[in-house]
Formats: sequence, C-alpha cells, structure tokens
Amino acid sequence: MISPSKPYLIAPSILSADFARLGEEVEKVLESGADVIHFDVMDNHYVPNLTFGSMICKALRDYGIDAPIDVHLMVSPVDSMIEQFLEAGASIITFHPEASGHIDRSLQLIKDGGAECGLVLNPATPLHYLDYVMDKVDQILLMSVNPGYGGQSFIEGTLDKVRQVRQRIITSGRDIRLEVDGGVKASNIRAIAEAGADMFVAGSAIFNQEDYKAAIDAMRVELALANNC
Ligand SMILES: O=C(CO)[C@H](O)[C@H](O)COP(=O)(O)O
Ligand SMILES: [Fe+2]
Repeated sequence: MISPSKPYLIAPSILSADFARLGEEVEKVLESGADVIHFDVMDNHYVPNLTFGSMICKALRDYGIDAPIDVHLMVSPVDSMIEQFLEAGASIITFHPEASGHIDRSLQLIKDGGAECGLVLNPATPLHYLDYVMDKVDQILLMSVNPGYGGQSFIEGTLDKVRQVRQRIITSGRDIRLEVDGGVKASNIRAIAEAGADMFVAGSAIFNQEDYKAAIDAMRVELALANNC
C-alpha cells in the first residue's frame, strides 16, 4: 500500500507544472511535502485535450523519482495504456469505467502488473460502476470537475458523492483510498476531508503558486483541523 501511515495524502497534479523543467518540478514538489505525484494522461478522444504518455513516466523514474506515481488515465480504450504504464513504473493506475469494455479485466491487468488499481467517476457518472468491484479496487477517484483541464472550479455536489462512497467503503470492510480530483485548494480541502476523502489531487493550487511548500503546508493545516473533528 502507498504510505498507509499517513491519514491524508496530497498528490500534486503535474498538469500544471512547467513541462520544460518537469524533473526539477517533481523533485521540488516532493521536497515541499507532496506524498504522491498525480499524472494526468489525456488522449484528445476520451477527453478534449492531449497531455503525455508512458515515456514521460519512465523518464521521471530514470531521472530518479521514486515517489509513488498515481496515473490517472483519461484515455479510451484503456488496456494498451495500462500495459505501457506498468512497464514505465506507475505505482497506481486508475481509469474511467466508461472507457473500458471490460472493467474487471482492466482492473485485473493492473493488479497482475504489480500496481494498485482504481476507478475514476466523473461528476455525473453513477456509483453503480462500483457495485461488483469493491473487492478489487485499492482506490476510488471522484472527479470534482469534468475531466480534461486543470484550473477549473470544484463542483460542490461532489461532497455528497464523497459521503456516499465513504459509506460504501466502510460497508466493504476494505482499506480503499478515496481520492478527489479537480479544483481542490486550501479553502475547500477540509470540507472534502470531512466528507470522507483521504487523498487530494491539486494541480493549479500548488504549481501556480510561487512557494509550493507554503501551498502544501496550508493544505496540511486545514487537514489537521479535519482530522481533529
Ligand atoms: O484530472 C484532472 C483534470 O482532468 C486534473 O488532475 C485536475 O484537474 C487537477 O487540476 P486542478 O487542481 O488545477 O483542478
Ligand atoms: Fe487527474
């Protein structure tokens, strides 16, 4: 499992990093207190934007990044990309169930490759996709924006969805991480944690700031308040 000792994980999304200096950016955000690197893969098909593939993930590993890399696949179809990211050193791979013809098979492919697996649900994607996979997923990612771009505003209705998924996780009796992605910042992270999330993706709220450590520290202060509730 990824850092089981920490109650809350902060996962900066490199979508908002300076791509011309990616290795340094990732090093800097890890030195600033990030737990996990969130890696947004977009294909201009499942989502209307194009980012980076497994070669960049491998380049980060070759550069010496050994922190967990959380690959968020916004691609369709998913299975060939899963294989490439397993080879490239991904630690966690999540995908959108609508983008896979065979959800159970795609999850198993990730597990068989030695990575942790999970599903991603868009703001309007129903929770029933979780019905028969709660025994398999290590992580559930709830999108709090529509996927495709960084820097969007948090959709408030996500909080209720987080509560519902937390309830499902409790019922499952398993230790499944609940990650929220999109528009997360210091001013809303406490409410998201109190709703039941324990992993937080933040792109623009960290990489668009001068001081990454100050941005992450501000989130930790809010999370500590949630923890004490
Ligand atoms: O998956 C994503 C977009 O599809 C990104 O992870 C997400 O939007 C992070 O960026 P920000 O924190 O700026 O909203
Ligand atoms: Fe993401």
